[in-house]
Amino acid sequence: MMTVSSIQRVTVLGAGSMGHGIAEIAAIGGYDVTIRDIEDDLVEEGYDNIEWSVEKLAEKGQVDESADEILGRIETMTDLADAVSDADLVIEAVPEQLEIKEDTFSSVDEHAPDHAILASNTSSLSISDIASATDRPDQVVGLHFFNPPVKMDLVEVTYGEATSDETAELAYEWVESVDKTPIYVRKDVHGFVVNTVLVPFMEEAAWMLSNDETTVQEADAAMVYERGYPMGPFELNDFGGIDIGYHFRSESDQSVPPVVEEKVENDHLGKKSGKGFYNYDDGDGVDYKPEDAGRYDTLRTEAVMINKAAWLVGNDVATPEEIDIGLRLGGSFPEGMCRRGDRIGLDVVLEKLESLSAEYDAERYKPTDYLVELVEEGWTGEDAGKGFYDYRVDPPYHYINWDVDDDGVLEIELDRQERLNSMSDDMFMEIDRLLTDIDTDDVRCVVFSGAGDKAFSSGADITGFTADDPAEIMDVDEMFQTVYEFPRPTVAKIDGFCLGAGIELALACDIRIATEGSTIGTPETDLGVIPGGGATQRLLRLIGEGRTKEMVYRGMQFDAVQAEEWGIVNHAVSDDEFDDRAGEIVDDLVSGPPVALKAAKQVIQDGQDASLEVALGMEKQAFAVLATTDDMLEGVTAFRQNREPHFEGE
Ligand SMILES: C/C=C/C(=O)SCCNC(=O)CCNC(=O)[C@H](O)C(C)(C)COP(=O)(O)OP(=O)(O)OC[C@H]1O[C@@H](n2cnc3c(N)ncnc32)[C@H](O)[C@@H]1OP(=O)(O)O
Repeated sequence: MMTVSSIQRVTVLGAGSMGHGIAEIAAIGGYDVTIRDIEDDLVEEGYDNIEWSVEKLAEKGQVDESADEILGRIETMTDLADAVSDADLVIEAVPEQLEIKEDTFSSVDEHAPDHAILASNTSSLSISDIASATDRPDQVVGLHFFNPPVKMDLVEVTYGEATSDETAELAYEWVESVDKTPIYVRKDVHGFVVNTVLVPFMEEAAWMLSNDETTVQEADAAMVYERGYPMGPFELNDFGGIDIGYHFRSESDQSVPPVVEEKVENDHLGKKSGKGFYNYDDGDGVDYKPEDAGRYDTLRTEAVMINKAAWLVGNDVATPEEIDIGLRLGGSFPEGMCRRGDRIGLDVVLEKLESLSAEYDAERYKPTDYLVELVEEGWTGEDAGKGFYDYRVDPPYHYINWDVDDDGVLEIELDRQERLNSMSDDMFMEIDRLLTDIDTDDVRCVVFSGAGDKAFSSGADITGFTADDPAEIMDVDEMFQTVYEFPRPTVAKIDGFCLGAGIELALACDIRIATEGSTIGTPETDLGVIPGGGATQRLLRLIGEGRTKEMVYRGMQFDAVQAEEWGIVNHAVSDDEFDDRAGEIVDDLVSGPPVALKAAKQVIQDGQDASLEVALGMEKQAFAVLATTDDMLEGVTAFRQNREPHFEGE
């Protein structure tokens, strides 16, 4: 049986923007790569693009090897038979036309080794159709990368009708091995997971525009400023190309909104053609403003998207987790539609769909069986305890990963990589919930870090600012206080951007260690606000009034070396030393006397806001209590016996 470690050579067919991006990822991931296109100049252009990109990544220290080492693993070819002759994995990224793909797969099947897995990067064609051009349909799978592959983290691993579990699992593991996030698409549905839900985001707005129920600016402003999406539906359509969505619809015989049809007929395809829903060449381009929001029916679009998500779950195409990860990573959505549905209330969503169905005779408003079933059973979302997700026992954590090891180290990783681990309301709540619910007896030390290699956290999620109620934005303070008061030592392990709420979380921790190149700062004044998670006060106590004022007023950002000089971080260390130095700190904390450390934390924190006399009294009292503990006895005995103490926290 083939395992991921038996994959040595990856051949990528097609050196266009997807193909060369995939080849680059594979080479960075340590694989020998052949990239093939039909003509020398195409394949050379693809290689040049890889070279440029890999050199940039190497310059920025974002790859572990030198550019030469990575590029040394790539060879270019035009002969298809040669290119696949020793491949273990072939990834096809040729033009999106079924005939071309079928021809390609048929030739690959003939020339590739019998064991080779054949993958297609198609975004809209059927994997089963493509696989049927081969004599090994069980070894054919979809690997749908997003554009640009080097930047986008998501890959959809799609089953064709005949794809074996072994093939899909291998493809999934291979994606993980190149540091991307795979999700399974268990059935070969048109649009897979992400586009099934994402396309209605644009399409519903286009239907409304066709019916004169919105303007372009109203729709875009509402979805961005009220609902927190990174782009408005028309902005996104222009950005991706209006013809793409058009073909997506017409390929599956679905009706296309008249405004989209009209744009395609007039060759107004969006940004790439200079004109689409906005005018780029002769106009201002994207020109919506916050005040344009307010009249667009945002629930109508979201209800259709949530209905699609329910269809995917109900038909066993994907789980709610996979759908939500897909939309966050593939669509840069602030949260997945299953989670959003659970927050809106699935009864509200169903009611909306039913009223739309009554008003318009359109299939897309017909509630899916799964959505109806959930509502009928009373599982209407978070408030009901269950919806797409079950919140009753061990509610899910979507934005943090955590684990307590045998030594009692609670690692909490902020994980919203697609937005540089910026903190959404949910992330704030999850940290708060975890630290409140966890049994502190199981924990000796807490370590916060950020997922990925770019950020600890870039701050609170700015896209939520205009959508949230101001009172809710202020609520973030509770989480910082929970962290600050947690009765065990806390460490912020900072690698990359640590801004706004990111540094506020770190300031709520007891100790901060950062890589030298990390960026530390309080940019809130650039957004017209001030720090809201404690930075004005915690910095004041840490670095004094003058520096705090300068930092806050000027919205300063600087590297960790300066942050160390100013006393904001305890240690700024090189990348190579980072893990070891952090490990040393954590080792000391977990082996320290828990009761004494708890007392020290309390006395230091409470004492700083008391008079010296009162604070010294607190210290004296704590010392006296600690002098009666078993841990003190153990410490003294270990000293006498010249051995390391083993504190039990008694
Ligand atoms: C109470 C607390 C208040 C606060 O914390 S206020 C927030 C304070 N923080 C900030 O103002 C920092 C905002 N972010 C930035 O300035 C930049 O990012 C960086 C300088 C940190 C990095 O720039 P680059 O390397 O060019 O990355 P990128 O393309 O800007 O970011 C990647 C994706 O992450 C999203 N993102 C980054 N930070 C935030 C954030 N704080 N809130 C929401 N989204 C954020 C971006 O938009 C983008 O997303 P896409 O790929 O969809 O374009």
